[in-house]
Amino acid sequence: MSNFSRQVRLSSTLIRGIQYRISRSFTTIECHRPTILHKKGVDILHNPWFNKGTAFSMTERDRLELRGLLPPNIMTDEQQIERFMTELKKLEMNARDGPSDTISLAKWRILNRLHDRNETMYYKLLMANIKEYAPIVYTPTVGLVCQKYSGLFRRPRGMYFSALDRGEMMSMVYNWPAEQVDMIVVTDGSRIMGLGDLGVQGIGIAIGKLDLYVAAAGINPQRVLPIMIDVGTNNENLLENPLYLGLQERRLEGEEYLSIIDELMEAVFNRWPHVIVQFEDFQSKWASTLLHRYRNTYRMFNDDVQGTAGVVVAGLLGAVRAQEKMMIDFPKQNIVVAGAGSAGVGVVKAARRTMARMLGDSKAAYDSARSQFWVVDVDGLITEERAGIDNELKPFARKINETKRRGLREGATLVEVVQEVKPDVLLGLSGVGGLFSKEVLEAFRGSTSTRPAIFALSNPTMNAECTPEEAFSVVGKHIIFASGSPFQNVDLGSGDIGYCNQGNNMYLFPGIGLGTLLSGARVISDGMLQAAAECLAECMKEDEVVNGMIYPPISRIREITKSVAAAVISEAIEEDLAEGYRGMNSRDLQRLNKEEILVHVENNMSHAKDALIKRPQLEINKIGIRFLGECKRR
Ligand SMILES: NC(=O)c1ccc[n+]([C@@H]2O[C@H](COP(=O)([O-])OP(=O)(O)OC[C@H]3O[C@@H](n4cnc5c(N)ncnc54)[C@H](O)[C@@H]3O)[C@@H](O)[C@H]2O)c1
Ligand SMILES: O=C(O)C[C@H](O)C(=O)O
Ligand SMILES: [Mg+2]
Repeated sequence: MSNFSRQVRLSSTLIRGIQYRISRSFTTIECHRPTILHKKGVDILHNPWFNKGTAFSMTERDRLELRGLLPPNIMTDEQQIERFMTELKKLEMNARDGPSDTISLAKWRILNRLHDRNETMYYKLLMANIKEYAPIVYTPTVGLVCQKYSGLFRRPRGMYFSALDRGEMMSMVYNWPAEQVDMIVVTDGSRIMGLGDLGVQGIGIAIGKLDLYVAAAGINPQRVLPIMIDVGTNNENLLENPLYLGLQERRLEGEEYLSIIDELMEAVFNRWPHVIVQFEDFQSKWASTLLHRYRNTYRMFNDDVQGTAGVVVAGLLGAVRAQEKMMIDFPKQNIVVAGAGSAGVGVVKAARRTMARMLGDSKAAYDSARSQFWVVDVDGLITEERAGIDNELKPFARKINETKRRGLREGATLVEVVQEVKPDVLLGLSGVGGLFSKEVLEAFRGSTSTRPAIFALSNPTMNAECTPEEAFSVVGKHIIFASGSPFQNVDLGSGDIGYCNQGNNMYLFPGIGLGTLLSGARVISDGMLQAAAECLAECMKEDEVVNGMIYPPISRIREITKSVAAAVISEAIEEDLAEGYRGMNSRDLQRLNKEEILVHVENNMSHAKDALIKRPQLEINKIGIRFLGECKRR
């Protein structure tokens, strides 16, 4: 064995588990192969993946021909972050009297520039300060970013497929530099949060979701891919704006639309057979069609339909516990849902299924569970009289005799329904800011529950159905409150605090993705999604729930994601779907007990974390010069 090979072996053993880059490709965590760096000098400084800025040591500066290209004072990662945060805080102080949107956007710009020049530092900062920066890189600021994207655009991130690329996608996917991609988030920009059709500008939401995959699930940032599928827009402002970056034509419809999405799915799974595709913010008319079209063939899920459903079911179970009732009492809860789009329908279906399972899973159980829901959309209460009702909503349309008996009717207003039903839960997924008006909240005061729950889940902040202040002040101190976007807790006086939960699908999608990836399941079953939701519900401790906390604080998102991923894997094994991945085949997985599955998940999360945080240093410090030398010889 040559000295060189021996050295490679030694380095590989020493830094087992750390991912290396080979040539220009990115390899999997389990192959402990060394990296060959083809870059040096300014090329390294201009590559966000390798760049460590002022943190390059003197030896590295010599080896990588960086000497003289950086200021002489060498910083640790921590000092770099401190310097960055000090500047960010100064900006906050100086702008504190300005509009909060302006400050958030300024922060987003600064973070985005960091992302563009030093990925390691960007993700390290995000992981260590998730509570502070998630509202900037994710909800709610990401909504604003999408709205202003054509003006904010500086550097592309992710891939863009458009109607102009028909017939080309199979080869286009090879333009992406990563050999392996674990997670794709794709959107067509047709319903970005509650902001409507934002066309190509919706790519921001895919980027924000994938930032959480890295920060919360430890997915390697080199293996995530945001995708925008631009099939036009029906947003008049964008169609007329000369600076708009997307296709300025009306959205494709029908078979034309479907054939483009089909082509994209075929292309990405052809190149990356292990990838998981998360569909995000598709308008409801396509969300459920696409889910049914692909879910039995591809490893995919729809976050707004399935992720949201799981998070809401977990929150509803939490609300039952907060009433100091048993979980088994869940099927007795009366729930008024405002919003019957992709999210609302996903929620009522999953909540009904959960109730029915508690009641014995029979047809009678499903029938009985159905009657707990009162669904109101833009046209009011949905009953059997509703014309053209969607098949998925049909079971939730109230029967005529039921509505008559209660003095209600097809199209009854939300206030009328709340007044009559006196529900335990009032749940908003309407996208309409302020929908839970004073009148609606006053009607909800009539709830028969000891702890009525309000879920104002529409995003971003301005689209929330009500604020926590409004909810606590009108309905009372005793309520449970959750919103999709983050709000501050409310000071209720006399030392009482109104806790504001963030009910957002961010508590599930990273764990669903990670668990599916590590299980190697070919599809994502209802059982895997149910296991994820139940796991999230179980993450809340009794004393937390009694204090009105039904969702964990975002600072716990990594730990929650680990448990959710483990629950997803266990269920995949149980259902015989787990084919294994990353050095674990299906038989290896089957041998693991619950504790070992958790360790397996944790190891993979921290591999990615180590890869992210230590990788450039290890590669460059320990083996960089040899491999650079090797490159030179070629
Ligand atoms: N918190 C979360 O994790 C989460 C997850 C998914 C979606 N959401 C939010 O939920 C909202 C809706 O998403 P979607 O995908 O279901 O949208 P959608 O467009 O598919 O559905 C909106 C629904 O709201 C109904 N609606 C509109 N105006 C109404 C009114 N005045 N009264 C009652 N209902 C009304 C519509 O008829 C439709 O049924 C968005 O704001 C989105 O940001 C939040
Ligand atoms: O984006 C979010 O914060 C949650 C959800 O996916 C939404 O569409 O609002
Ligand atoms: Mg969404």
